[in-house]
Amino acid sequence: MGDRDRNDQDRRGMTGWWRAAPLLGLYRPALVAVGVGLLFSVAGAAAVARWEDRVNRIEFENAAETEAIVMQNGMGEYISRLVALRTLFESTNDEVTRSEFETFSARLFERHPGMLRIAWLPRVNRKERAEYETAAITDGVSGYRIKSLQSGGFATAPQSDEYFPVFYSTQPKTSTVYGMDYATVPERRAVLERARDNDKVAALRTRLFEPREGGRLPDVLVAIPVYAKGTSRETIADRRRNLAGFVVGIFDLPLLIQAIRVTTGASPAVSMNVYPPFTAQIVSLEQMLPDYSSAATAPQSMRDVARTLHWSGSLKIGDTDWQVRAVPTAGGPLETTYDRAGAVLIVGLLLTLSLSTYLMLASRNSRRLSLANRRVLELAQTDILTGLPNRAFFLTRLDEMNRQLSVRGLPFSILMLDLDRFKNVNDSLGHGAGDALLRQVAQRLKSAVRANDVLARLGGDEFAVIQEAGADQRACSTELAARIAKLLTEPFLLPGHRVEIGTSIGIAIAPDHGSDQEQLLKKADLALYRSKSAGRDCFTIYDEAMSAELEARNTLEGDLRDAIAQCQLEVHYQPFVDALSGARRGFEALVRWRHPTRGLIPPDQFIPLAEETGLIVPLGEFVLRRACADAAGWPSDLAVAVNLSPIQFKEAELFEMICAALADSGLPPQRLEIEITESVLLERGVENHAFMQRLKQLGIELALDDFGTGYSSLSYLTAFPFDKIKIDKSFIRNLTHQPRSSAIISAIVTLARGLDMSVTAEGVETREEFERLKALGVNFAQGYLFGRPQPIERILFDAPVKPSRRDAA
Ligand SMILES: Nc1nc2c(ncn2[C@@H]2O[C@@H]3COP(=O)(O)O[C@H]4[C@@H](O)[C@H](n5cnc6c(=O)[nH]c(N)nc65)O[C@@H]4COP(=O)(O)O[C@H]3[C@H]2O)c(=O)[nH]1
Repeated sequence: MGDRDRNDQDRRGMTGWWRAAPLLGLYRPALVAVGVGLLFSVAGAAAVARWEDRVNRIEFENAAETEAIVMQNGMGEYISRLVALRTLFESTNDEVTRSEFETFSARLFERHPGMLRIAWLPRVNRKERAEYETAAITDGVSGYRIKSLQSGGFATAPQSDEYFPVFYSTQPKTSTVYGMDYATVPERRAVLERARDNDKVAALRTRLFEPREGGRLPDVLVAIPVYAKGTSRETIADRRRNLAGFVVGIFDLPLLIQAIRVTTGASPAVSMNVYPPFTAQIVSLEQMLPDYSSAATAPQSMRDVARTLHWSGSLKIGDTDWQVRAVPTAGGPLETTYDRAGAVLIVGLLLTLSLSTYLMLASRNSRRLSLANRRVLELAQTDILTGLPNRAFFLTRLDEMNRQLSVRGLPFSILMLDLDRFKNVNDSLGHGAGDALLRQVAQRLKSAVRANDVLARLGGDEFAVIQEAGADQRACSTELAARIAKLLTEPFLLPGHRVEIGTSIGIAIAPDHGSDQEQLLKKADLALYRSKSAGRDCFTIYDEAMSAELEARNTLEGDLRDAIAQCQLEVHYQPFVDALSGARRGFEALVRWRHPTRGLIPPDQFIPLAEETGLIVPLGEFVLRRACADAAGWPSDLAVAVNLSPIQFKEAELFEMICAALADSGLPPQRLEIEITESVLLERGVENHAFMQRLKQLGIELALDDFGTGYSSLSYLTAFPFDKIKIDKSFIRNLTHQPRSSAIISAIVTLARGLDMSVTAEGVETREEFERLKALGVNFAQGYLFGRPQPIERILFDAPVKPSRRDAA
């Protein structure tokens, strides 16, 4: 499909294609905005969530670490109390008495609620056993004896090399714990030995043999070795040899940690969980439940903790490490809630929603606007009457064709059409009929052109066609022009009327005749002008001679202007005679142009130009004034006939000008005849009728000139107040050969008589013609037989008119 085709289709389809356009396309910007907005919102929210995670994790880990340090410090505080007791034992020269122990220990309990019991386990050898038992009883511990723990109960300890019995204790003296030998419980013995050999605080997760009321597991047993004052503890052997006993403390671990946290104002945002130290007995993390948990809702098993965000550390108690796991407290400030990420997501979604709504509305508005624009464009490029493209569209397409020509070298033609006789239809049948005719013309033209040709109405009765490239552009365009001309000569049926018109066509071919809009239009117009002046109903292809003609015409126009200004115009007079008597009755004034180089130019060669250019107005005034002035000097029985152009009739000042010419010359109005052609009557009928009545009232005679050449509608004769009919010379020419001409003239004469008008025969050249005309009853005769138009100086007013063959020759 050619560009032109497409364009034409575009133009024709301007009201339809968009309806089929999918909404998806219309709302694409909004959908893109939704997509991009969602993407950015989610990505932004995810980024913020990650950032929140990171920040929370850092804050949480800092808090957890701080908590762990605080716990460790608290635990150190507890241990340091026991170490102080050891110092007491190692520093005194004498034995620490029970009451001293009790006093010192009581102080240790102050502000240390996690401390359950403290005991002193002296190293007792076999020989000292009885001595110790007696001393304890003496101190008030009734029935004190060194006991061993066997199958869940106490029994008197069997003989052994050494014992580590509970000798002093913070328990009431009635407690069964007194005398219990720790060395008889394997795990406790192991703790004691570790403490002894390493000279370190050793610890053990343990269970009390005498649980306190409501007591909870687990408890922690801490053993601190006490060596004899002043003895060496360098080597394990030294330590074993010099061991004096153990200071033992039992802690309630949960209570202890809780107390530390309360006194230090621990952060509730972190849940601390303390798990027992790893031992060989622990097989799975699942089974590992916390010894201490700061929040009831915290995950219990280590596996649960490991699965979530947590911090890992340890709590050192003596030589054992309890596992510390911290998690953010559920619902606490350190639990990642993704508030900011949520806010970012919501704001992003809201912005996306707003933006997409805005874009949707904007798209809809712009669609409406574009539809309105298209409609405006469509209207701006369409001729409302015929529905064809108008001048604007035609010119645009012409430009495009010229561009294509320069790019692709495709030739094309433009055909300018001007309807012949359309004006008559418009004037005689009214504008409604004219419009209907134009519509029918448009339909016929459409049927004559191809789909890819551009057919436009340029205005009035002017149409134009751009014909796309053919094999032989010249042949194609003449073939189209002939087709169009034939189509338009066929009669048109209008309501109540059958109308026959035709068309004149001018053709210009690109690139032969030019390749720009102005040139091509000008040349097609010139060719059209030629068609019109060649008698219409034909077509002409531009040739260079036309431009030369135009040039000459332009020159002529300039010259004519000068001629009017420089009085190069002359008025010649041709007599007309009374047919019966042969007496001269007057003269017709006929203008001539005495050109300085071209000589005398007849009116046929410049009157049409003067009419086109409006120069006819001053020219006509000149002729009228001169004719009146000349005629005023003639014998009083001679009239002067002056031609008035239809263009002059449109002049508002015409009546005043005629009056002024008469007044200035002194010529009586009765001696002035005004000759007008039928074309004057075709338009402005009412105004012209009134104008003619005014002239008649002055006494001026009115003659209908060139009768028979135009429409010769007899209705004009009755409708307008003519005094005279002048039969055109073309009828006279045929008079002697064609009986039909005689019949027509006879009919005109009869009609004129009936309407009380006289008849003048123009162009009488021979005596035969004259005789025939006389016989037919014409009143006046004019023609070379009676004299050619001549300057006034050459007219002999005294001499009688002698018809002569020489004149006519
Ligand atoms: N072959 C032939 N021709 C004859 C004969 N007798 C007269 N003629 C010519 O016929 C024309 C008659 O004038 P028209 O029909 O008014 O036709 C006039 C008239 O329509 C127009 N015209 C002349 N002068 C004026 C003027 O001053 N104003 C206007 N508006 N038109 C004028 O120019 C037309 C031509 O004028 P002219 O060339 O002077 O031509 C004159 C005249 O010379 C004859 O026996 N044989």
